[in-house]
Amino acid sequence: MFLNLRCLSHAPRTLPRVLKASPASFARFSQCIPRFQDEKPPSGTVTNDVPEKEQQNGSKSKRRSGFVFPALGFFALTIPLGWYLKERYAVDGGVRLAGPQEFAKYTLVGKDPVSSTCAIFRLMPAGNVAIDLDDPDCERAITSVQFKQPQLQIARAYTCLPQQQGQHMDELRFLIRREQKGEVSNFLHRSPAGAEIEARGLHAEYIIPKDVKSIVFLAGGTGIAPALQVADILEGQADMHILWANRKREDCIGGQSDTKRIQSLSWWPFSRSSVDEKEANGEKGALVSMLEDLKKQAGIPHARSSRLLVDYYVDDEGTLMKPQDVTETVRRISKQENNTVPGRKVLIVSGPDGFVNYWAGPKQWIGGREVQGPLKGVLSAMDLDDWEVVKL
Ligand SMILES: Cc1cc2nc3c(=O)[nH]c(=O)nc-3n(C[C@H](O)[C@H](O)[C@H](O)COP(=O)(O)OP(=O)(O)OC[C@H]3O[C@@H](n4cnc5c(N)ncnc54)[C@H](O)[C@@H]3O)c2cc1C
Repeated sequence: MFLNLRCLSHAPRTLPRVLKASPASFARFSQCIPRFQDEKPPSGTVTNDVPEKEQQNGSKSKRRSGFVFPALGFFALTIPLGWYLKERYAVDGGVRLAGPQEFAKYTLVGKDPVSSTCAIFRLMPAGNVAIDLDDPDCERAITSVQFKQPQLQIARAYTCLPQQQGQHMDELRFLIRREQKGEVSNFLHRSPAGAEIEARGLHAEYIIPKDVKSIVFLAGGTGIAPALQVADILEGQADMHILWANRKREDCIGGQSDTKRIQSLSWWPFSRSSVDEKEANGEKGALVSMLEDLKKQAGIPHARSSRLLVDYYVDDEGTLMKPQDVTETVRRISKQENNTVPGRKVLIVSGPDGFVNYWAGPKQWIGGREVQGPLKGVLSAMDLDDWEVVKL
């Protein structure tokens, strides 16, 4: 996506234009040198009109000029050339790719509100150093980027949203919730458009196995971001079913479940809000629209069906995601799939710590690294057969 250092191969194509002019310029300046030398009287010669002392002084000043003019010529040539090269590589994508541990400067180009606590952040490289989005190690990976809070010098990870149509190839997008008293999330939400933010990455959180045939994704709140990435990578090459839980409808306006007939309480007239109005008008939230697009992308041509299904759960509507929902989803996929087709079945749990802990138990820190830890929580009591569980 970004031009890497190989893009300096532009140089031979562009440099000759500048250097073509150089021999002529050099010739012009080199012509100056013999002329001054020719005019220089032989040492000790006395002319008729000028006394010898003056002659010597004149000779000295001419020698000085003979040095000054080529030097001026040299600077006249190299300064524009340097400026040209600097402009050339800064403007035309001469981007140096930062290593995953090096912070690169980004400009916050936009913040699109999703709900009262969440927004989609859009960032573009601020200079000519950028994150390597084409890192081959991240090709099938759920990736994140860390943002720095400069006053406290702390960094937090945020999952990249998949590229959408019309999005600039260098632009990064993230779904970020403002946490109460959260240092980095509040710093980001307070930052105005145009602010400079330091970011480093990409970091691979999980690599989707090449031989995966089914994925069930339990997403809580912003945990939907990695689910969007997985759906984008799979493009319908495996069955995927996302169960997405939110506290409030404002985070998933217009989201209609594919397999559940969920009874919500939003018909209650006194609870009608601007969100209900939007629902009634058929409006769709940004993330719901992204999921719809991904469903189309995962559709089987001519079959009018998609290999990506989504069910929505909203706490405020009394539609909590229950263990039974997970059991039914896993059983349905196991029943419909062709058992002769080899492949792995993966159940991914992603969201705030409380969500992951409830379903799969906490991750563990061993030797300074965060690892999966044993399967605990609600999923540990279920009969998951040959499903692998992954905590994000
Ligand atoms: C791989 C990965 C990917 C992630 N992706 C996303 C993503 O896409 N979107 C997203 O929004 N988040 C994501 N997160 C979570 C994110 O990294 C941060 O953890 C989150 O934004 C909170 O960070 P913070 O600095 O704002 O909060 P912190 O300062 O770390 O505080 C965390 C919580 O502690 C509590 N707290 C802090 N200080 C106090 C206090 N003084 N009194 C009481 N309570 C307090 C608050 O409730 C706060 O919510 C991801 C995390 C990981 C590990």
